[in-house]
Amino acid sequence: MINRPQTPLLDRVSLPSDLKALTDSELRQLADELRSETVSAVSETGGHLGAGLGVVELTVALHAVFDTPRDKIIWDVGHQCYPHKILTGRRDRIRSLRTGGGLSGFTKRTESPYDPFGAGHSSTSISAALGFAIARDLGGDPGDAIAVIGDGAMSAGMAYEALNNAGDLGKRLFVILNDNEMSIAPPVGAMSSYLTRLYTGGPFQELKAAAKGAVGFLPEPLQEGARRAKEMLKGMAVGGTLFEELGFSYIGPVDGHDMEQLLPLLRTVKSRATGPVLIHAVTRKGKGYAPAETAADRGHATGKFDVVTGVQAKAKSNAPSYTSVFARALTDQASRDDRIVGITAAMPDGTGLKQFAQTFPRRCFDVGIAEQHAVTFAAGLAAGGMKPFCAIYSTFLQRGYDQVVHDVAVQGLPVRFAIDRAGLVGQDGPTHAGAFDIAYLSNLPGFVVMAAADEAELTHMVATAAAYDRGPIAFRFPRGEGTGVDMPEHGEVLEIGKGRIISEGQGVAILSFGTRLSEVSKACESLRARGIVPTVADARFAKPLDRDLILRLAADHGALITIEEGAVGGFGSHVAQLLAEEGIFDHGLKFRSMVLPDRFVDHDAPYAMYDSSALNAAHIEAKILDVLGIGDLKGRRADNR
Ligand SMILES: Cc1ncc(C[n+]2csc(CCOP(=O)(O)OP(=O)(O)O)c2C)c(N)n1
Ligand SMILES: CC(=O)[C@@H](O)[C@H](O)COP(=O)(O)O
Ligand SMILES: [Mg+2]
Repeated sequence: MINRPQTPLLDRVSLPSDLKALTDSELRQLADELRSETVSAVSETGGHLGAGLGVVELTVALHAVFDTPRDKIIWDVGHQCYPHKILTGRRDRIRSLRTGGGLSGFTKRTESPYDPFGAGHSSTSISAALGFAIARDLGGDPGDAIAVIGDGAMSAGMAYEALNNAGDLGKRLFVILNDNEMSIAPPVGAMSSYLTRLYTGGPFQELKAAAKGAVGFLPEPLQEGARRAKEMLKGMAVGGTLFEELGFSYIGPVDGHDMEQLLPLLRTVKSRATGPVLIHAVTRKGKGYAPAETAADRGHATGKFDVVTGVQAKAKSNAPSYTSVFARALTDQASRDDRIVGITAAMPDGTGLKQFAQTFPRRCFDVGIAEQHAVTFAAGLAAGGMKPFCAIYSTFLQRGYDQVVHDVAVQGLPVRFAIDRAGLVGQDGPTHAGAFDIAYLSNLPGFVVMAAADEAELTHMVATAAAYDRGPIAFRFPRGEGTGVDMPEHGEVLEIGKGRIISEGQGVAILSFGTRLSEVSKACESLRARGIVPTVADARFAKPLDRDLILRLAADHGALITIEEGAVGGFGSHVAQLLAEEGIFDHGLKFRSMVLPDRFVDHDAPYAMYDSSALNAAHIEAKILDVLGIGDLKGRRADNR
């Protein structure tokens, strides 16, 4: 029997409107219950824990004061929204978070009217909130717009583009800066130091005290306290902060866990504000749950865990993760080449660069959540004679695409892109899928694009990228663990644009790009019993294509199938283009391309996501039989579109 927390007040709340009947001290108690419920739910599902725990009081206070969903709360990144989901009619499904068919781990418009804007990537909230505010003023949806953005997310250029625009337009808009002095890793950059100075410097300490005092004076009901509320706003909005200079009324810093500060402050700004207001709330990531609060990452993301001990259930691993293989290979290359440097955009753990930095601290740069800058910074480093490895998740590199084109590709600069989380990533779902990089890089003149079929291949690709100096080069690899192949001690430099034959067969050839190769092998193993022996090849390169290999496979087989963990427009499309241009289709070659479906694949276990995308062994088997004219196998459709 699972031990669930006692939540008498929370049990009375179905929707945020129920909060209106609660007194301030009941709201305080509700926050405590909401925190326990969040811990309990995440202990069963795993997920992003620390960020949600840090905004429990803010969540209750915002829903108590504002009129959601008419007023719109826009959570930046969305990873802190679990308490919000519990309060907004989704408590009954909260223990399905991030599982197949269950709630998304982020805000999602199709999930609830209380999620006015979807997220997953950071630093979009102020722009979106401004859009809502302007739409309202132009006669669109009524209501206030409130962006809640973290200090980490405030390192991205987009947040400043939005502040700049909002400050200039001067329309009523609320930004809550949730400053917990943490990103995923400890925050970096001058802006982070600046925010810290705002609440550790002398005058602001006094302001903090004043804020507390002012809260004490605020009478109930509010209209009777209008004069004092105005004074409070005036007194707290001390000029000279960057935000003030940009046109915002800056209020803070306030203790983001103190309901006695938050509630009157939000009531006051709600009733008085006419222009853009930024409230600087100081919080603690992981607040109120010791194992999260004391963890190095403040419980940013966790597996399932025991609530009492905080001990996480760890799945047994059979092979090293691709990320760790990349980090080891990069460190190995860097030990022999002091021009190699590593760049991460706020993901030192996720990309393995933390491991690299342990050996080469001066050659590793965490630039914060700033993918655009990371790419152009790498371009500058390359132009200056260094060998930059820009380690970015496929999904986050999307944000730096113009920089990839304009600053790297057009100038032919040898930036090495280590593209982690390629393909479907599991619980984070469509916002984090690495679906498009093959397509968006392979169309760029002069780019070399590789995909590792296993961890040994990844080691070779790191070596190849280190040795290649003629232009940009990218290699992609998935989230999770490798296949357990024997690992070379050092990577070998691969010949650019050359694939490899894995096994010779006849009739049909499968040309795989990336880690679907293991599923291809499983499919071929199963077909062997029926006397069908396809040729299997690993393309290694989507650009430049191995023309000789492709044309030979086409000439020697009646059918050719490509497979990749990417959207249409990538490897298979380039192969089709080559075959068409060479007139191969005129001679009757049957060609099929297995790619991700033309839809965003919902979160689930990665295997299930590939199943729904028709890219697992059974689908490959069915596709081969189909192309050979033998028909479906066990009712399994080759195409799950
Ligand atoms: C564009 C982009 N880059 C990187 C990430 C990965 N990421 C998710 S949350 C996070 C840290 C956010 O820190 P902060 O905004 O301070 O929120 P906190 O978790 O501290 O509440 C990062 C780097 C992302 N979601 N989007
Ligand atoms: C919210 C966010 O963007 C990150 O925390 C992301 O979920 C990390 O993904 P990985 O677990 O694949 O590193
Ligand atoms: Mg933070």
